[in-house]
Amino acid sequence: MSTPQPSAERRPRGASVDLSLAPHAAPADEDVVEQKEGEIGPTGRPLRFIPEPPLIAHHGPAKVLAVCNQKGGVGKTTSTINLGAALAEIGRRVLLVDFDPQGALSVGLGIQPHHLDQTIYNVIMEREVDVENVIMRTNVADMDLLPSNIDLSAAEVQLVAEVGREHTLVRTLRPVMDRYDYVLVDCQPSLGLLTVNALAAADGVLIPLECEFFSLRGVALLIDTIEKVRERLNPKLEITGILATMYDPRTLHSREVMARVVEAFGEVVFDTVINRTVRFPETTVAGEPITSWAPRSSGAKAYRSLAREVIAR
Ligand SMILES: Nc1ncnc2c1ncn2[C@@H]1O[C@H](COP(=O)(O)OP(=O)(O)OP(=O)(O)O)[C@@H](O)[C@H]1O
Repeated sequence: MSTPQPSAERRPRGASVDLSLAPHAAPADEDVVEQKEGEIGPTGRPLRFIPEPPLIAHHGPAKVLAVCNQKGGVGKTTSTINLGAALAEIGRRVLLVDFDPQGALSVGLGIQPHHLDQTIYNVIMEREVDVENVIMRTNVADMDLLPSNIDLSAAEVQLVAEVGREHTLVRTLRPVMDRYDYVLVDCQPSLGLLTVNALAAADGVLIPLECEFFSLRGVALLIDTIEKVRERLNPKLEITGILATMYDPRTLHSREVMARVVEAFGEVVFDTVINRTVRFPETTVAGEPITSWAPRSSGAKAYRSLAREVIAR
């Protein structure tokens, strides 16, 4: 017996279905309880005050940070956009690299990546395509984007046959390294060849870690992979920090996971912790970073504090 099929007019038509949401108005100011220096923070350590770093006169060569965790939905893209915007706010020139074929980073900045003629895929796979012509300005001053879309999924297979396949991203970024202070690479949720390329190009890895039990289990494997890349491909690679995301101070589970993460990884865990709040999914709909959409929200403040920690490290 055949399974009943929806009639042609009721059958969804994939990419042609419009699933967009109307953006909300930006929220009114939130009552953010400011924590003071020396008070015990969510990590169980006393909070350290990091002053805003001075402006810099000369830019580049960029520090490359891979925002990486093979677990999906842990806040990689959210952290890439908002850390980037917070670094740009304090005068750093930032390039965001969308290195995930889902193109969520591009979407989060209000770009429809499936409409683009050229993306990072073309720069990687076609020698004649100039990276400078594919980089786009964003609505955030001093923050540019190298976009991606589903085409990038083919690169993972096509690169396998290439000589120096792990260093493709390094070669791609080389011509623009002097134009930026930070290049943040939003990795896809896997430890495949694209992620290895990001790690081979990076000075540091920023690991967003959702405050949830299953998230802990994958981190050991990620750290093993980072060690292997350091030994075999990129001796300068370091773990810049582990960022606890989606923390809910009201739940015992969140607090227990946080305590375990700090116990296991110590000082590598950033003091800054990103709370779970609906503001982040809302910013994706608005297509802009939280630092401009809800500049006085606790989420915006948290990413500004992360930017200061990243610079200080
Ligand atoms: N602190 C937060 N509080 C609540 N929701 C969040 C928070 N951070 C991110 N989100 C939401 O969780 C979802 C996943 O976040 P995000 O896309 O940043 O994760 P990701 O690790 O990049 O995912 P993927 O692995 O699919 O690339 C998104 O809907 C995002 O808006």
